[in-house]
Amino acid sequence: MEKIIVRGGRRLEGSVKVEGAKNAVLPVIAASILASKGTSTIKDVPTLADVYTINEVLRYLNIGVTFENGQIEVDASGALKTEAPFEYVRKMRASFLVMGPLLARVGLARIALPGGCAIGSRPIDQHLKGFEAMGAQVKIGNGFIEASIDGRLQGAKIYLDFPSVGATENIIMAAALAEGTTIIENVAKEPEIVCLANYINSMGGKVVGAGTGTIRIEGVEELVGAEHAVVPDRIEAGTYMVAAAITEGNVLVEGAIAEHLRPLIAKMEEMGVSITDEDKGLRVIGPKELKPVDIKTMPHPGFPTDLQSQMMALLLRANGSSVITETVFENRFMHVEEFRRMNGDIKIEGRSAVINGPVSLQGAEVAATDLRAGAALVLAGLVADGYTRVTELKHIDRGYVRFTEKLSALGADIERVNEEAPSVSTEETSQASLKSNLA
Ligand SMILES: CC(=O)N[C@H]1[C@@H](OP(=O)(O)OP(=O)(O)OC[C@H]2O[C@@H](n3ccc(=O)[nH]c3=O)[C@H](O)[C@@H]2O)O[C@H](CO)[C@@H](O)[C@@H]1O
Ligand SMILES: C=C(OP(=O)(O)O)C(=O)O
Repeated sequence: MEKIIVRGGRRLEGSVKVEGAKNAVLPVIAASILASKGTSTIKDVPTLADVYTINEVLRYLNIGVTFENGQIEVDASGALKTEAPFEYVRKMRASFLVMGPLLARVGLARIALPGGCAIGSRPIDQHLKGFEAMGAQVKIGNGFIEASIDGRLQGAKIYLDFPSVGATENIIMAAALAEGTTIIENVAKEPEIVCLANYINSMGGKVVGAGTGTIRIEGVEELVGAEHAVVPDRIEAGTYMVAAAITEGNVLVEGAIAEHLRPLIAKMEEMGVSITDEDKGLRVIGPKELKPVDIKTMPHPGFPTDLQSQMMALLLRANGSSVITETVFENRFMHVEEFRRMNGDIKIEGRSAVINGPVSLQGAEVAATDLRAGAALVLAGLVADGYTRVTELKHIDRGYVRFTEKLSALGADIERVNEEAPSVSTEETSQASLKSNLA
């Protein structure tokens, strides 16, 4: 079984480079389906399992895709297939993002129902409401969702019940080739939405208002492949910022954009972490003592749910009690049980977790329950006494490029191994004393 083994106690120093954002590149690749002419070149693409999965979905749809040296070339000019089977959608929910572009281009899309996952039930009703408002007929049966329309989708006024990231993206893509104007209200304002809108506009689309609460799309008859660079990954950046802070380190997170990370910066500064905006990125210096803070996850520009578990690791080291309230997903506290194995003192009360710090974290065998939880367990391992072994790495591979290599280059004692035998002896665990190593 593959594991990440991390021995706590090293202060992280140096610089680490942020990749292109997973959550931006997936909708951008899906949007490349919209171009019936020319090829698209997508740059700064991270080498992630999810990127390979969406590329496979496109190839299944009869689209030419090559991926080399961080660059994807897409040729979607041929006749497209219209179905994305369960084997792809099961691996990655974002496969559902091909529905909007397929429906807009071909008038038909049949995608396997995404279903629930570890962090919550994740319905897609808001995506479907948007397609229906544009005139599509939506049918659900035999594990598939089929959306169809005779002729072109029609521009419409759509109000989202919740600013869903995926629904905003799917509806923008569908509206890009619709007849007339679509106005979507109460949309997601994430930087990844802006990235998608910029790409569609460079293909000849007319999307305005991305990054605000209302987006207006004038549908065009045709889009043409274009070149586009993906925005840096604010969640990966945030993960390394927490790594620096938790180890009392001094790390330059190259490529991190302060504007995209305001909610994290604000909370980390409240905790006593020093963060400076330098030419190349954000420098993070961890203090000797961290103050407790309360956090509530919210749609952007609120605190991102994708950084909630990493901050929980940091709050375990804070001097006092903190409360994290998760409002975006109903079941995103799976990592709490794993932190408890590491001596974490956390109580769950409904949608809130009360974190009582500071605790002396102890190395243990733990399992990643989702990709961010996996990263958070590694972060906790960086300051735990002894060896932490993190399993279920398939989750981490969905969101982090060369995670162990990057942390190791910053000075972490970390490796990825294929280990069969059960391990972690008490002797081994006591080898590393956090205090002596950080002294
Ligand atoms: C590939 C990608 O970009 N993934 C991100 C995206 O996921 P995703 O796009 O799936 O997240 P959404 O913003 O859609 O979901 C947020 C909440 O809205 C609910 N909802 C969503 C759609 C819908 O039709 N009905 C509905 O009720 C979901 O169940 C969830 O509780 O945004 C999330 C919230 O920032 C992030 O955690 C994910 O990392
Ligand atoms: C939940 C996440 O991704 P996805 O929506 O792809 O599951 C994430 O990136 O933390």
